[in-house]
Amino acid sequence: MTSFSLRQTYSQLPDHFYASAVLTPVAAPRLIKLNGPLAQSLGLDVDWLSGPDGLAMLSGSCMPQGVQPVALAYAGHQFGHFVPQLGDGRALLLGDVTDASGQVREIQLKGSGRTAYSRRGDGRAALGPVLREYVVSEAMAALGVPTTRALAAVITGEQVMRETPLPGAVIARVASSHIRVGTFQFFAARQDLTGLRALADFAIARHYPDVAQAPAPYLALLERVIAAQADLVAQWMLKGFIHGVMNTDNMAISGETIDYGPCAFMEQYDPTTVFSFIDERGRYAYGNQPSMALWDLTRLAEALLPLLAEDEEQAVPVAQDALGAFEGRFQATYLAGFRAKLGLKTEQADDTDLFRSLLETMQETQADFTQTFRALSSEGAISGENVPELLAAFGPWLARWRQRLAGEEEGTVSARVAAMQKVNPAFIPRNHLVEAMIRAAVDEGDFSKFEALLAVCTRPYDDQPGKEAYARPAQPSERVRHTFCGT
Ligand SMILES: Nc1ncnc2c1ncn2[C@@H]1O[C@H](COP(=O)(O)OP(=O)(O)OP(=O)(O)O)[C@@H](O)[C@H]1O
Ligand SMILES: [Mg+2]
Repeated sequence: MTSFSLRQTYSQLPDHFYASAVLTPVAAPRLIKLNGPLAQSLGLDVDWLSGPDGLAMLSGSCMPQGVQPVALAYAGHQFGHFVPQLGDGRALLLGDVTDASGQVREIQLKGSGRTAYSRRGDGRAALGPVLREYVVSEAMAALGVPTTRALAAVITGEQVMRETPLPGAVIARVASSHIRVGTFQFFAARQDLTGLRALADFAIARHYPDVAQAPAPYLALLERVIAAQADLVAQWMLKGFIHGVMNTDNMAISGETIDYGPCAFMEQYDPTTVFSFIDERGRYAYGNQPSMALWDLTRLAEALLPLLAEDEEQAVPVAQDALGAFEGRFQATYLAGFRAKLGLKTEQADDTDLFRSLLETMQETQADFTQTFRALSSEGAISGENVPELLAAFGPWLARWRQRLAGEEEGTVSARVAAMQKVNPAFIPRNHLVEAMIRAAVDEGDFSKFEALLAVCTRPYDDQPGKEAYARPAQPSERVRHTFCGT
């Protein structure tokens, strides 16, 4: 038998940072999917992982020697309200490895049973949300957006009770760490300065090692997280992604997207779009994401205050200064990304107006966000000959855009098409397809839709002849929010 072991770097932190796991074996675990290429890039033994011992580990039932899982303590603001004690109530950090590129990557199970932080929860996850997290996080990775990755999905053979009984499942995911804004809030709320400093040192060493040498490393840490999150949210906005639950316990210090709960991609362009019934008031709507990210980062800055200066009076303006950089950083990344989406290589004073005018036209005509940009990335749209029908309503705007393109240095239409198609996906995991995939798996035990959707969405920038149905927006009757979700 091949042996399997992982480091457990996080447990070198003091005891109160985590709780050791008590395992709860499941009845009849079955592997739904193992991400072979990801496993290989982590140096993991694919054969062992897909065998009985691997399955026992991936379902949280039994750990091989050398794997000592822990649940992490954290706190967090949920929908604006502070909860001082959250933590991994249904997640277990198995350990970490160094991947082929030299980056430390942690492996965590979600849905593997109760922990010291479960509160009233059952520690479990339903199959639907596990499949959603698998497909959407892998699609995000393929789109080039920083994210946790999906390593494996396992069905437990047990039911979990939600609104109705649902099949239970566990996802194994990979992240460069699972430290959240809420992890810092946990120690700040307890005025545990030693813990706070140890966590900050750990986060610096793991994610931003170069700032250890900065004159003010903790300020530099805050600045780097602010920049990473500004860039991340700009990427979400450029791809039409709605996270759905941007609480401080769902914002990773690494700048990776984490917690694919009520997430979805926007179809018709409308900044007020939300998908989740838990967010009726639209706090985390598409268009609110930049300001909600800044809100969460402000909570991080508050938590870090004791590390920024001798006393709070001195620390507050320092933190405010750092937070002040968010807007400029977000705008710079967003506008650069928007230029790339429109095939523009140069900057011009009225670019922002050009972009706003496109978005307004999209909103007025209820255009599909992804399809519009993909259509703009075609020969016909760029040259003005054989313009895709989808762009019929964009006449005056198209003329303005083409004039702007003409003013740029020479470049062939085909080079522009190629460059634009590398940033404007043809395929994103549309919510109606995700919902249909979940229904097939849950109602009929049919995972073929899961496999098919995953295959298409992990090649988002390629034209895939025969897969046109996956690029089609929902019909009005198919426009569902998260109807079939559990958690
Ligand atoms: N079924 C459950 N049993 C126990 N705790 C739960 C359960 N569902 C959620 N929680 C806990 O409630 C808090 C908020 O949950 P949230 O939905 O943001 O996170 P999550 O989806 O469980 O996981 P993550 O953020 O790690 O992706 C977390 O502390 C989480 O561990
Ligand atoms: Mg969460």
